[in-house]
Amino acid sequence: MKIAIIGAGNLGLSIAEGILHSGGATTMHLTRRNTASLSHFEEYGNVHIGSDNRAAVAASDILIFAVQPGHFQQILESVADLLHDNHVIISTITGFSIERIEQLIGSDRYIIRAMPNTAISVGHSMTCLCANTAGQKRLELAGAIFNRMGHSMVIPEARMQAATVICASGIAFWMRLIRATTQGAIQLGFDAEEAQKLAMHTCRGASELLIRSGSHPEAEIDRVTTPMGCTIEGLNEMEHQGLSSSLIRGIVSSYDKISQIRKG
Ligand SMILES: NC(=O)C1=CN([C@@H]2O[C@H](COP(=O)(O)OP(=O)(O)OC[C@H]3O[C@@H](n4cnc5c(N)ncnc54)[C@H](O)[C@@H]3O)[C@@H](O)[C@H]2O)C=CC1
Ligand SMILES: O=C(O)[C@@H]1CCC=N1
Repeated sequence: MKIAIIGAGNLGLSIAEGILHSGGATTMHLTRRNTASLSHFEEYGNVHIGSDNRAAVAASDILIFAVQPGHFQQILESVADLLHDNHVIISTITGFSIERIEQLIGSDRYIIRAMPNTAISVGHSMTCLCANTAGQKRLELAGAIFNRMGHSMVIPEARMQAATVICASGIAFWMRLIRATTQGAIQLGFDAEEAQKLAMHTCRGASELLIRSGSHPEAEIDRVTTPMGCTIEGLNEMEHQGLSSSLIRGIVSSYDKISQIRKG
């Protein structure tokens, strides 16, 4: 596969790292405005770095756009004449609808919207996908690409904003929970490095338990909470302080903000 990543910033570079580690491309073109910080990618023989989007598009079959929403239209317009029937156009741009993309490059193109997260760099992204009518034929291919770097789920486009909050912003939310747990562990006597290790591996364990067993979180909680024990004491205090409620309210605020950005 010949892949171009147009906009090698936070997300674009995470995708590039994920593709490299999963061995998923024969050649990769990475573009951004200032390429100085990308020089370490040059050690991979099949990675080309530059600022020329047109050259990257012309040399690739799969085009992944990861630029800021305000730049996307101009960039798409600048490469539109190079697009051919086999190009698969994958946009990670928040709030930029398939309808708008079709208006810029035509509805006969394979257009896919993808919402990955930065854990794609280590092969553990949860990526949501949707496509235009033509792009339905390439959803399987897109799923195969993203499944090499985690998990993917095809959803209706109307859910893409919600997916952005849960999966993309979700990385920040989980990081803050891990950080808070780390601070608690330090207060209980662990040094900072030990505390973070305890927090992040326990987080991974909780997640793996659900993934592998398919069980409900409350069933796993029941297995840990000894009657009159320390777990239920801590859990109930967290709920008195609004743990679940604050998470749900934060998620809804984040969603409201995306809706405002889109309207703006
Ligand atoms: N950061 C994240 O976790 C996620 C971001 N997204 C979406 O992905 C997009 C990119 O987000 P970030 O990576 O955070 O932004 P970023 O600002 O880190 O990266 C954007 C990159 O595009 C480059 N760029 C700007 N103009 C360009 C041009 N004309 N040609 C080529 N490259 C150009 C910039 O130099 C920059 O490196 C946004 O639309 C965002 O909504 C989606 C999911 C997760
Ligand atoms: O914070 C944001 O608006 C973007 C979208 C998802 C991750 N970063």
